[in-house]
Parts: sequence; C-alpha cells; structure tokens
Amino acid sequence: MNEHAANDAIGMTATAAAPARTKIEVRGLDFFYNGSRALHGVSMGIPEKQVTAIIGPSGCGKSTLLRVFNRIYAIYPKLNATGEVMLDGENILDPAYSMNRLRSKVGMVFQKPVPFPMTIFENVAYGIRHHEKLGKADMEVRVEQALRSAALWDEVKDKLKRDALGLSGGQQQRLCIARGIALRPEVLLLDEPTSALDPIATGRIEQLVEELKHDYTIVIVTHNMQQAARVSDRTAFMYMGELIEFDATEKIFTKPAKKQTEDYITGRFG
Ligand SMILES: Nc1ncnc2c1ncn2[C@@H]1O[C@H](COP(=O)(O)OP(=O)(O)OP(=O)(O)O)[C@@H](O)[C@H]1O
Repeated sequence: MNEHAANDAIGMTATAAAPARTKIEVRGLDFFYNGSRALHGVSMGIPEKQVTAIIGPSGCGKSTLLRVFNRIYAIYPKLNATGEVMLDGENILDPAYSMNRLRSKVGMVFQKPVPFPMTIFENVAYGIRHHEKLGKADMEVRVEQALRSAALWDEVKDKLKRDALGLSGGQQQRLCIARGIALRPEVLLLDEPTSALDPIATGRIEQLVEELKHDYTIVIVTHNMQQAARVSDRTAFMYMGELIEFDATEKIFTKPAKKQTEDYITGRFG
C-alpha cells in the first residue's frame, strides 16, 4: 500500500508536525503502584500547542503516564513516580512544586463525563471560584467564553440554570471540557474522552480538539487508532510500560520504525 492509500485507509487528515517548542519534557520516568512497576524509563518531549496521542494495548500504561502529568496519583500514598517531568523547565514531580499551581496549568478530562449535580452555569463557575475571586459580570463572561470554546454555548445559552445531568452524553463531555478550559490551563489532558460517545458526538469532540490546539497543548489517550491518526500531530506507542516509538503521527501510521508498532497498528496484536 502506498503512503496515500495508507492515509486514506486510516482516514488521516493531520499534516506533518511543524517544529514546536517542548512544553513537557519527560526524562527517565518510572511509575510504581504499591511497588509494582507500571512505567519503565519513559522519556519524551511533548510539543507545545500540538496534539500528542498515546496509543497501545490495554494495560500498557497510557492512563498512568497521562495521570503523572497532573500528579493526580499523589492523593494515593503507595503510588510513586521517579525521574523528571519538566513543565516549562520545572520538575512537577518535585514535592515543592505546588499542586495548586499544577492544577491551574494542567487540566484533565476523563473517559466518562462526570458533571457535578448542579446547573450548567455552576458546573463551569465552580472551579473558577476555587482559584479566583470574580464579580458576577466577570464570572458570566468567563463561563460564556469557556462554553463557547468547548463548542457548547449555542446549545445551552438559554438553559444555563438547568441541571447539567439533563444534557446528552456528548454535551456533558463538552461541559467537562468547558470546565477544564475555564481555569485557563496551558495543557489539557484527555483520557479516552470519546469512548462513551456515539460517532456524531465523537466527531464534535475531535473537531473541538483540532480547534483547541491553537491555544492549548493537548495530550490524548485513545484506544481508537483512527482517532489518533485524525486528531494528533505526534503519536506515542506504548507497550508493557515502555515507550516503544514516538514520532510524527503520519510516520507512525505509514512507516513505523519498530516492528512492535507496525504489528499493533496493522492489528496483528492488541
Ligand atoms: N490503581 C492501580 N493499582 C495497581 N495497579 C494498577 C492500577 N492502575 C493501573 N495499574 C496497572 O498498571 C498498568 C498500566 O495500567 P494503565 O491503566 O495505565 O494502562 P492503560 O494502557 O491505560 O490501559 P487501558 O487501555 O486498559 O485503560 C497495568 O498493568 C495495570 O494493571
């Protein structure tokens, strides 16, 4: 199969990545769950304002790696990361790096949308209140901006006071993205954000990711290889806790350097 045919086959539209500044530099990262090693010496550079996809078979460590980027594991005492994760040149694994600062720089959206049991407006305003004191008018502007950025404003602008749990699954996921964006982070982590959504809602989220990368550095974990091919600039392939290959998405899906990567993307395992 020539390169164009291969691209067509996987529905790839992403163009080759332009050179970009490195936003997150991972160096020799190991991760342990209660002494059991889940990541083995991962090193990679996440480019700024691009989309980086993490793919690989179930249990290979994709979510673990993503969660290290906002240190969410730190709430559990027996989980431990060693190595360095430099965000704009500062090691976020250093206990001296403030969690509050990290939370304001790195937002996360989970697989299953989990709106808070409150109004649509309050879902977005809630997080902002924890970080900033805004007057009523400023808050309204911020909430609107976040909902617009998450491509949800037109659908909810007349029902901001309604319960968020009344939204569809796809709308709830965009609401969770709006909630993340409202804090104006620099990095947005998406952990299988469309796995619970139908193809139309999935398409909207993918389109949204494409738009958001102009302002945010995005890292997305996905089981869906077509999705990685469609939305990402760079793709990381992981296997059994190791980063096997990390390169421009087009290269990974057309001319992977490693046999394990090729076997995975051609469906020979996983
Ligand atoms: N809370 C936990 N306690 C102990 N081990 C865990 C925990 N979470 C994950 N692991 C182990 O760490 C390894 C990596 O898991 P992780 O969830 O990061 O993989 P994944 O690639 O995201 O998988 P999936 O695609 O199935 O979500 C697996 O061997 C898993 O069993």
